[in-house]
Amino acid sequence: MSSHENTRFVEISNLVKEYPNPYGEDFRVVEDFNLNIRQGEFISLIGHSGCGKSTILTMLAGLNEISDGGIIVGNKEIDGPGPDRAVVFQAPCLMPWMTAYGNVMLGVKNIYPHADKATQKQIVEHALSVVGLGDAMKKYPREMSGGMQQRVGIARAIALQPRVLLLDEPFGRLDSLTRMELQDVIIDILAREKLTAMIVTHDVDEAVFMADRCVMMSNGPKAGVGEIMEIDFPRPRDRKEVFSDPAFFSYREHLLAFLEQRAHLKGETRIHNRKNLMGFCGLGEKKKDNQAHSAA
Ligand SMILES: Nc1ncnc2c1ncn2[C@@H]1O[C@H](COP(=O)(O)OP(=O)(O)OP(=O)(O)O)[C@@H](O)[C@H]1O
Repeated sequence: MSSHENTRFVEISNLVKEYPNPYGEDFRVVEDFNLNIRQGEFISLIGHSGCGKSTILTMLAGLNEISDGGIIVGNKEIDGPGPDRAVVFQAPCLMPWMTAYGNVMLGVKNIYPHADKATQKQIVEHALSVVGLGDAMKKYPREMSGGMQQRVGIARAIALQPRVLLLDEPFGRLDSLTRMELQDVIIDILAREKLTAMIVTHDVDEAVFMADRCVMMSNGPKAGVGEIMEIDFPRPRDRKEVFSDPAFFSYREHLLAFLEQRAHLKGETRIHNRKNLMGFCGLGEKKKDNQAHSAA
């Protein structure tokens, strides 16, 4: 692969999305959204509610029609969904009458119908083991917690052996402990499989901890890339080390300031509850203050 392909594995160019409004007119939600993603890079996409984050992700998945502009993945312009891209949504939407194994196998049979049965079985078992469900393959969704069900959703996505993993608020419904566990699962998978990934999140801690670059979207309508922040922590990332690094708090503060400034532009005087944007690590403002004191 050439270095050009490597640095621009995903090329999103002048992307536009228009949805029809109730009067039948086109309403331009996203305009001139431009982003190049390196192979193996992890992007977090953050911005105010309704700015168009899921719209970008679903267009990249090929599940949402592109109004104008284009997206190239691995040198090929996308024109719909494909096995090179897999998505994990907030709700895994499992088939209730199928076991974890059956749910993952469903996707594998669909994408690799010509693979022999032994290979399909191996792919499914490997994907379920990677997400920590090696001993729960025969469980039905009703026998699994929300976190376990989302693990099945992640296994279903990686079993397709995609090159790009797209995550649309995948941990939004989970408690903070499960959220942390699954963040680590995803980070391990991406490192092992060398996948390129994008996560849509409202959680600034998650956006900083997981990503190599955080893309902040401007407010809609006609939302685009507002700002891009490089997150310079080494990989593999150690949770304790990252959260005790003063740089973590600078990144987080930068993101919060961007969101607060945009809230102001939206006509809101302030973000109603800053803590709603700070996620799972439970550090909140207090820890930041401690950090500031110890640095002083
Ligand atoms: N199918 C649709 N038809 C019409 N309008 C839509 C459709 N899907 C999304 N929209 C509108 O497009 C805008 C962007 O929606 P989108 O879900 O992409 O935003 P978001 O940033 O992901 O929001 P949130 O953070 O709340 O999930 C919103 O105003 C939404 O109401």
